[in-house]
Amino acid sequence: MELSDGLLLQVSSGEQWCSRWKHPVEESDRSTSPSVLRSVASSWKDGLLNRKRPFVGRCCYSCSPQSWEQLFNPSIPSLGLRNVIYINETHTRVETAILKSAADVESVKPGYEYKAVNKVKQKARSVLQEMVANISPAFIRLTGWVLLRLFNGFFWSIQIHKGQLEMVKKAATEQNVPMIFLPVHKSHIDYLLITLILFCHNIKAPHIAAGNNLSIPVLSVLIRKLGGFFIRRRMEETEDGKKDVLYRSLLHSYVEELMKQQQFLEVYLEGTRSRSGKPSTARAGMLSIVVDTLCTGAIGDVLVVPVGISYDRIIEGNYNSEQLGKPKKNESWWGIACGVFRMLRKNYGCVRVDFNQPFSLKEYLDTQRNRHLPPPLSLENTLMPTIISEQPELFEGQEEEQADRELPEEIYRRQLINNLAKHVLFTANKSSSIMSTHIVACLLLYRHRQGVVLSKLVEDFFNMKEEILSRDFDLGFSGNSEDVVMRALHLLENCINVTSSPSGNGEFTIAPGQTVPALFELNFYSNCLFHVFISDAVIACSILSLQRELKLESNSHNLNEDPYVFPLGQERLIRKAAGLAHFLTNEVAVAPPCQTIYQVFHDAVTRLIQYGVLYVAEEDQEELSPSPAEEPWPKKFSEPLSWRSDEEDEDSDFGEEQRDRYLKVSASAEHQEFFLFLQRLLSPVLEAYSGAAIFVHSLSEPMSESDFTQKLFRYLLTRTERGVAAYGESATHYLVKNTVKTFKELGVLKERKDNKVTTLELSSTFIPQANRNKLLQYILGFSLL
Ligand SMILES: CCCCCCCCCCCCCCCCCC(=O)SCCNC(=O)CCNC(=O)[C@H](O)C(C)(C)COP(=O)(O)OP(=O)(O)OC[C@H]1O[C@@H](n2cnc3c(N)ncnc32)[C@H](O)[C@@H]1OP(=O)(O)O
Ligand SMILES: O=P(O)(O)OC[C@H](O)CO
Repeated sequence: MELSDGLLLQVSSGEQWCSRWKHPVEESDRSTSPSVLRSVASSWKDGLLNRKRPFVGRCCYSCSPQSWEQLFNPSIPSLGLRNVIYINETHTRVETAILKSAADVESVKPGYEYKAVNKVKQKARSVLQEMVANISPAFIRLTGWVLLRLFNGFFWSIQIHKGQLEMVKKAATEQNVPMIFLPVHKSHIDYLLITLILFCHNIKAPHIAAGNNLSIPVLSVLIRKLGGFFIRRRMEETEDGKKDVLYRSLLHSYVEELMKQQQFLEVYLEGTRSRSGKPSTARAGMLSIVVDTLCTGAIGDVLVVPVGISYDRIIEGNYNSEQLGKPKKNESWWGIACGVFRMLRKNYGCVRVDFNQPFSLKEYLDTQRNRHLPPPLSLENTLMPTIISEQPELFEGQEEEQADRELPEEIYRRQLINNLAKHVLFTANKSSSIMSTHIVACLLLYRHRQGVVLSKLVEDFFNMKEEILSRDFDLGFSGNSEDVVMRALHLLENCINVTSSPSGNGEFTIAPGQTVPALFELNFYSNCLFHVFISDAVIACSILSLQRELKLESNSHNLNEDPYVFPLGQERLIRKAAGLAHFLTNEVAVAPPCQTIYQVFHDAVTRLIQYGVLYVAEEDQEELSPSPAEEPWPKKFSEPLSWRSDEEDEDSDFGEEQRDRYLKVSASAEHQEFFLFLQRLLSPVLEAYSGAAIFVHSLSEPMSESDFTQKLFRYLLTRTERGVAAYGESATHYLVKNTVKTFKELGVLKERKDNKVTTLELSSTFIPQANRNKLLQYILGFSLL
């Protein structure tokens, strides 16, 4: 069986690292206690044998029920994994259709009836020349041959699920429609892998929208032959800053033409590699072209395939230089050469690529038409009344009006496409497997920040892996947890500290490195599983905030009083969590646009009750009515990251009885530990945002956005460097940028654009210091700090 073959290979290739860690030459007399590890490991085996792996990547039943039925059959999940590295070259076959299509692509004629001027035509030709792909299957095959050999050298395995590929292949061969692959973007290796995997499975190579930063001499020719076509990463590139109508229409025509010829497309919605480990916000311009092409009837349908990609370790290693505020280096041959050299010197562990079930875009759009699409709500309108509670009525009437009103056509279209992009990215991220390095980094940062002995780390690794599987996320590794942890530690070796245990029992103690780059790097890998626990983490932090509020409301002056004694109204708790989820909108999506936020947090509370972390306290219900400040629940939370849908209101699952229940936090040490872990997961983010809330106090006069961002970054980094920050990773540059974005959307900062320079100043609401304090208190309320 291929899976077991793959496992054998991984375990054997990892063994050298395990033995190095277990028996380092210089410390052979202080080896770990194998008896401890053996006893832990043997108890896992039962779990491993019993646990069925989830099959990830089904499309959304709610948005595309017909697609959900199609292409899938019950035998698909059992097809198991395959290591791409070991695919025999004879499995590939030249797609003759690609040659023909590529030749046709060359002759695309742009439609510029309205600008029938020779000069413009000439310009159009040169733009097109710079843009278009020129696929050469022979060259792809040659590159594939080279890549397989290279990848064999620096990856332990490249895993794909055969069932997922089966569905994609069936769609590619049986349904005569174009397909669009929409992957998450983690590394420059992403697009190499996807073309390689598709080509190896006899699925035609996609045309890939490549940022024109990659258009460097010679490389651009190669990229075109491999399927890349170049797009501007920002549409506006005319000198006067106006819309470049010619460029837009050329791009539109080119993409439309590709789809008419039933070519496959690949678009990286984030438009950049993730610098945080979490998906970046989706940009919908390319997707809007696809949707328009379908809506104008130029094509009958498009199949959409979200793709998840996970690396044990990205080839780029880390983005520390950029996270430390240095500008990104432009792409160059020198950079590529250094990258290849780096690759050849190191092993990068395992990679997993998850192709989701293709779904019909037409079906998706039809389903949305039958749903009420609420207007886009600004963070300012949603959250300001909660933060500055004195003025709730300022926004409420406005909101009610807006939610019911029919959207103007253009706003409706934008909202529809934005939701599609968010949905796809959410799905692609959800299907991305969790790797061993992600778990180890997360455990070290948020469970054992002071260090942990190896046997305990292995035990916790096992528990977390089981927890992840039980939440229907898949893992990108298999085998004995002890070996897997050893390999992960090896891959993370430059950001961890290993010392022999002070207790002198021969065990090693592993701790996260305390340098700024080490913390940043671990944070990147840990963030790759942020989404697995996010709803529980938001609930855990909201409980903290609510407990503090209740304590104030009860006028308790006993500071030593256990904050967990107060029963919490479930409704009020979920409202709090909804607020925090909105506040963190630039950090993480807790739900796809088709799901209600109420459902997500209700599920999280139910899960925590099942775990015993929360329990239902029946008593005192009458006395603890929700705080008047939060009543009535305004319609503003209803959608899109919505509170509760109409259907749910009618659904008996969410009856009054459940809504009004009161909860308490378990006092058991084990539960408290898990609870603390959840709160710590969000701590770096909350520390960055509270740091920014403190920093805005110093904004006495307008400042350019870049200066403000830079100063805020320096402020947070100094806190980290001086050891003032509880979580040094709170100073990562991506968090700084997100806080500025959030504060603008929240209406804390007002922006003005003068001559292409964006200036920031405090909004009138936040000029009074009291309101800035309220913002800070709001954030700190959720925080452990
Ligand atoms: C065996 C084989 C082995 C061999 C294998 C080898 C294979 C190797 C292949 C080689 C490939 C090499 C390189 C590939 C690299 C891929 C990764 C990248 O480059 S990633 C980087 C490249 N990829 C990407 O960046 C893709 C993602 N980015 C995008 O799609 C961006 O939108 C953009 C880049 C197109 C423009 O960005 P921007 O200037 O910020 O503008 P906006 O977005 O704000 O809007 C622009 C306009 O779009 C419209 N519109 C927008 N939203 C909506 C909406 N919701 N509703 C409706 N319409 C919407 C609207 O018209 C709007 O204009 P306006 O009316 O507002 O004036
Ligand atoms: O992550 P970036 O911003 O360097 O962009 C990566 C893309 O693959 C190139 O356009």
